[in-house]
Amino acid sequence: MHDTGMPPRILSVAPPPSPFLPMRARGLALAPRGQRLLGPIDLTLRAGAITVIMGHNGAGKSLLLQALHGLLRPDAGEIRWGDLPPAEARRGQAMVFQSPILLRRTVAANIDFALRAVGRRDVKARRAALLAQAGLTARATQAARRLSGGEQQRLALVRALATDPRVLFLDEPTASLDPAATAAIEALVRTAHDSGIKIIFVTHDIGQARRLADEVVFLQEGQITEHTGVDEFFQSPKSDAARAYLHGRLPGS
Ligand SMILES: Nc1ncnc2c1ncn2[C@@H]1O[C@H](COP(=O)(O)OP(=O)(O)OP(=O)(O)O)[C@@H](O)[C@H]1O
Repeated sequence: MHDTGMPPRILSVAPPPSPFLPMRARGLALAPRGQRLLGPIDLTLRAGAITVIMGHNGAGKSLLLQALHGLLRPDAGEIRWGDLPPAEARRGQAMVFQSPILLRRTVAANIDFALRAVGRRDVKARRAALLAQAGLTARATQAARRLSGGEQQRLALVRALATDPRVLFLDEPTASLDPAATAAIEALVRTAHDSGIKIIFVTHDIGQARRLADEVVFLQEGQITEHTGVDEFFQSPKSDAARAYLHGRLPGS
């Protein structure tokens, strides 16, 4: 475990205060049936920085993301989002997965469902804004599952934003998308960040990490081996595992 309290790369604009941040995980561990998969992890994430979690296949990135989001209950340790009670913190978070999970309904209905879930009254106006943001206005009445992969992911992302999250998790959101579709997702993520949403994402796309992230959390065998600014990570990775990862080698090789 390393460097739990580091500041993010110097940002040109001070981040707005958020009741959700900093996020502090202490002694976090996942060990189903006694098999240690993650941790112990100490990690502090602050407002303002876009955080990318990287590491070899099987390093524990998805597990960490799901634990931070509250989808997996830790076997040890605790996670605190600011000073918020866990249930309140959870309500302010949303997650987008590699394979979009969409309702068997129209594009518009998928967004409406999320808006109603958080009690929005201005459903029509907000839906129109989100569809426009995703470039899906002309597809509003189509079946969501008939959209292309890139369109589905844009829909999944704006549907997550429909819940007005303060923290947005993304697990390899562009893993199966072409460069143009990837750029569209990255633009949406950047806009979300600029509106004050904390972004925490997992990717194997090194270019994407460089384009989007301010800081890198690098995992190896369920442990954080580096937590550092993105430039520092890519220019001079400290751990053997990170060097191997960046050179396309398996850990330990
Ligand atoms: N419920 C589970 N029970 C047992 N092992 C699990 C469980 N979930 C995940 N694992 C194991 O934990 C390890 C970490 O899984 P995780 O999905 O977090 O990896 P990852 O870093 O996201 O990998 P990838 O880059 O391949 O997506 C893997 O070895 C995986 O097989």
